[in-house]
Amino acid sequence: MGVPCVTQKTLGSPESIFLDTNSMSSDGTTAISQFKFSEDGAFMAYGLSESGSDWNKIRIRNTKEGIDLPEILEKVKFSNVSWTKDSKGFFYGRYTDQDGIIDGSETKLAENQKLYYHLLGESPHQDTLIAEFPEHPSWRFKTDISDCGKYLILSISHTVRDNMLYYAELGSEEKNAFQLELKPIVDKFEADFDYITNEGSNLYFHTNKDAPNYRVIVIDVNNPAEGNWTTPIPEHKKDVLEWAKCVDGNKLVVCYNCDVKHILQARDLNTGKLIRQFGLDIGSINGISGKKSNSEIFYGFSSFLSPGIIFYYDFAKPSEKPTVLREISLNLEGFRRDNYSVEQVFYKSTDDTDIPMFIVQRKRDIAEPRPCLLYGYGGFNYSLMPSFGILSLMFMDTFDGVLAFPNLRGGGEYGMEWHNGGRMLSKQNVFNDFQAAAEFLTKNNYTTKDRLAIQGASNGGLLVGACINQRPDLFGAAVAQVGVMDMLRFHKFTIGHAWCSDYGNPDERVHFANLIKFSPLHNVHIPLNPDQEYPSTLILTADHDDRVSPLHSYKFVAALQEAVRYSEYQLNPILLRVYTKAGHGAGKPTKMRISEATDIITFFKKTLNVDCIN
Ligand SMILES: O=C(NCC(=O)N1CCC[C@H]1C(=O)O)OCc1ccccc1
Repeated sequence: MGVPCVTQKTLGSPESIFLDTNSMSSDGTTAISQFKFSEDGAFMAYGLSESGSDWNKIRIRNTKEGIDLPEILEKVKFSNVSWTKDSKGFFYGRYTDQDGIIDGSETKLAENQKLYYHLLGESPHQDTLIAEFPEHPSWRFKTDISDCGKYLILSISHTVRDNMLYYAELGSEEKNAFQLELKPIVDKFEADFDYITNEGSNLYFHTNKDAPNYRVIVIDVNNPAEGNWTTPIPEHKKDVLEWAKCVDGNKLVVCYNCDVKHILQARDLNTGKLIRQFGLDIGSINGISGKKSNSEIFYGFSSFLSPGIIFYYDFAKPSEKPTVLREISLNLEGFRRDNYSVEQVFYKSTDDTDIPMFIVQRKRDIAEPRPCLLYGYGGFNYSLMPSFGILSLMFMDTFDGVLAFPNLRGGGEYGMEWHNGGRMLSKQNVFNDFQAAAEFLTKNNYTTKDRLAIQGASNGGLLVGACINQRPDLFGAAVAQVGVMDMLRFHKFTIGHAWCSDYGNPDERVHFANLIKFSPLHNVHIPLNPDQEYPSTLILTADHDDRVSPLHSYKFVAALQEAVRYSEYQLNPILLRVYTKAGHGAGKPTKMRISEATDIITFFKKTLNVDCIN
């Protein structure tokens, strides 16, 4: 089931259910995909996703009455909600023209997103059209309302990186607030710009423009020329500035990624000067809550052996330390955190690049090869940070197993240089890094080939698919979840065209020639000797996955099974499982997550060389 939203009158008072999606579907497949409270807290706009689809239906809850307003905003996707400061309504994006099936089982591209303003209580058909770009059907929007309430900041993107920035001054009460004139701040797709806050006409952004490790800049909308920008927090030469959030009037809480560990600091908004460090263990910050108008912050921490802690800190009480507000306790029978070790190693990839990798396992007196789960992603500037996973714990607990998390190029662990090192024409580096990790683990006696399983999801599913084609001799088992397997056609389905920033556009000769070299679907082989036998392979997908359409997995498994059917050397099984009323992963109910983890662990039990200890 899904986790209900609860409310408390004060931090210490008892909780009561505020919104429980479990009551919205009998099987828990309706989930909250996003939510945003109005400035006065009287309303909460929230998105509902069904069967794991990216499609949202937006509803508005009256927080005092605990009931929803009558309107339901449909055909919403890849859109946030930005309330105007008068709490009368919000901006959001909608695919008005989308027709046919709209439940996540379709493969059709979503095109022509339009920006609307919704006035509470009105019918969605009355919503004011704010912006549309029919000449650019793949453009989509993210909006912010400035902290002062005066500006609408419109971020436009068409791939998963780089965005343009426009702004408009919001009309005052008496005028029709929505005869908006959008003016450019940045009118080229050349970098990422995320709004942080503003001081009058000076807008603060987190950006990688001329800063591969990111920095904080200030753009004066009255003079937005680049030569006039200032940089209160310059780029760090090694650590990556992941994000910045303005709190307590004149402070920025900033999060750095330092060798795949998060560092949390408070800095001065104007000078960038360090005010405070927030001590953290090896792990990652998975969320922060705070406002410029408030001195309190809440931040979430997670790590391999810590499912989740929420810390509370009040800048109005600087002498006090952050306190634990909530901790998910791992009350697993016999589980003790200090029975396990977390080590970070650096191994050489095929081109001698040093790749970091976390290795987690139960402390043991003698080092002997154990079942090992090697998990990777390697793309889209996404950093694989230390975080908690129930399947990982099950693997260690059931098989006395070892977990390995290499930070492959293509991710964001070392900023844009690391991302660029694993995308477009350099994408093969990601697969090389992953295969080198497997060789490191066997060479250093952590495991053996017949005990080694690889796992990846989505772009990580591509990783697994490419690696079992290229080096089937390295692995005992492979699990690819919701993978991108057809690299010549990925851009034709749902949101796939947005991934051209990592993969290249298959319609362009140079990228077609690169993609066909590692596209899983197009590089299946007939095993002609024992070394070419595919490892035991489990392909998982879901019927409402509209991020990565299940057709990728269907085609890949069909090609694999056809290729191996006449080979005397293919004794390992190659399986496909399609989950129903499920999607790419977000919003999956706990019951389904447990069921999928059980499928995977059972698959490993049957296919790996394991001597089960439980
Ligand atoms: O496609 C992605 N993100 C990338 C993504 O989900 N990928 C990229 C490859 C497959 C899949 C994955 O790895 O999860 O997000 C949707 C989106 C929203 C707004 C603007 C552009 C795109």
